[in-house]
Amino acid sequence: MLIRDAHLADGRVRDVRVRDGRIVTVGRNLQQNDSSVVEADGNLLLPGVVDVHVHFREPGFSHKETWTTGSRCAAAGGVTTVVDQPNTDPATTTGAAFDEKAELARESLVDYGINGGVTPEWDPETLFERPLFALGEVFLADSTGDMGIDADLFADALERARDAGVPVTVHAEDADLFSADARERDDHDAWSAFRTAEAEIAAVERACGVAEDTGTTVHVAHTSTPEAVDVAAEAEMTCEVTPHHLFLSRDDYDDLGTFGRMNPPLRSEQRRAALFERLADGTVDMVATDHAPHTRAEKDASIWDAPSGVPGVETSLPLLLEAARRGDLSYERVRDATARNPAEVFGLSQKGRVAEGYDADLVLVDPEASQKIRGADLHSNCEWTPFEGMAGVFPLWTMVRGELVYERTEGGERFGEAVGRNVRE
Ligand SMILES: NC(=O)N[C@@H](CC(=O)O)C(=O)O
Ligand SMILES: [Zn+2]
Ligand SMILES: [Zn+2]
Repeated sequence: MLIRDAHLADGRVRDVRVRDGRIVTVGRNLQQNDSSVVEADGNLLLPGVVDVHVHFREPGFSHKETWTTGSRCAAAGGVTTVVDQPNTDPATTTGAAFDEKAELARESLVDYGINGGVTPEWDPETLFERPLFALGEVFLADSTGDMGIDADLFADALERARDAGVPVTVHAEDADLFSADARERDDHDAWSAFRTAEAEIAAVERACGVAEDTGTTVHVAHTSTPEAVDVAAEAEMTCEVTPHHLFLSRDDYDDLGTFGRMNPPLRSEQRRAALFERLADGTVDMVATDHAPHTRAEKDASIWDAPSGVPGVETSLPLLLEAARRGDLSYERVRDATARNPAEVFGLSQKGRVAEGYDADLVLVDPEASQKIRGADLHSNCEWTPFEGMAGVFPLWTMVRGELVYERTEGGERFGEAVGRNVRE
């Protein structure tokens, strides 16, 4: 296959030849001896997004999402690799639970990793025998699934992961620093007042410290404050930020209500802007979505009863491309934060670049084709988005190892087959 006349993120215009699922040549005016030619027409060709943080909810919560619906969201959003988190039912804390999830993941349209979780009941022996993507997210405080663990178990888990050569990702919040005063309130912003910025910053400091003492590193999931990003960078650990912490703030509770509840919570507009700055200047290693769907009926509760989490895997690249279109972020930063860096940090040597020898995980976009995000147009089982009405630049098509998994057509759109594979196998 020859993809002709593609604009790359660095401004070069190139043809890309794909054979057996791999990029074999990136060059100019390549000879057309290929069985099929895809005209890129000068549109922007990016490496498919590697999203190291999604919750596709199977087994256990298929009314919220399934591997089919979740991976359709991914494909339609330009995401070609996803990493699923362990707070399913059963939680992915044993070899048997991993196997059960691995069977379901075969329905995925996009490539995937499966993380292992840590609880007092976990079985590290059988878990580490499996092709884990990483250990994590290791919950240092309770979130959806109530998998929060204590300091001793965390240190033990870090040592075992280090010895097994498996990366670790952490959900860093310290419940001892949550605000008791905020519990007295019942407005929506109370959630942000309760799970304080200090609770995150202190937990990131502690997690990095334990990692240093253990002679290893951690990757900090969903850092929501600029301070936490700086702590991780200073300690030479890596971190990810989510689209909701980049594009939404406490000012949005008026519109979002309990649908804006997630962990860690939305922060002040000032912190949001500072977090975005750190993405633009490269201090933030990567964007990951923490795609955490819950149904409308579940979210439609009091701020203390609604479940935490928002969907995001389908709208992440579109929101970032819109920011790039407006000049708030370079296309190279979008490329690096969504694909190159996550692939490098997690050792996916075949992923994350439009270059010879890499998997043909590719996404084509018309960078000027900005449109309004509508929950009704998205593909999650949860049927809503916290980004309703905001602008996004959506893919024209998405390819996984040379196979079209998503394509916009004249009348609508078309999905491909469940070609996804475990990236650690
Ligand atoms: N982020 C959230 O608010 N919720 C996540 C769990 C998590 O990532 O903490 C979920 O699984 O619902
Ligand atoms: Zn989390
Ligand atoms: Zn999560």
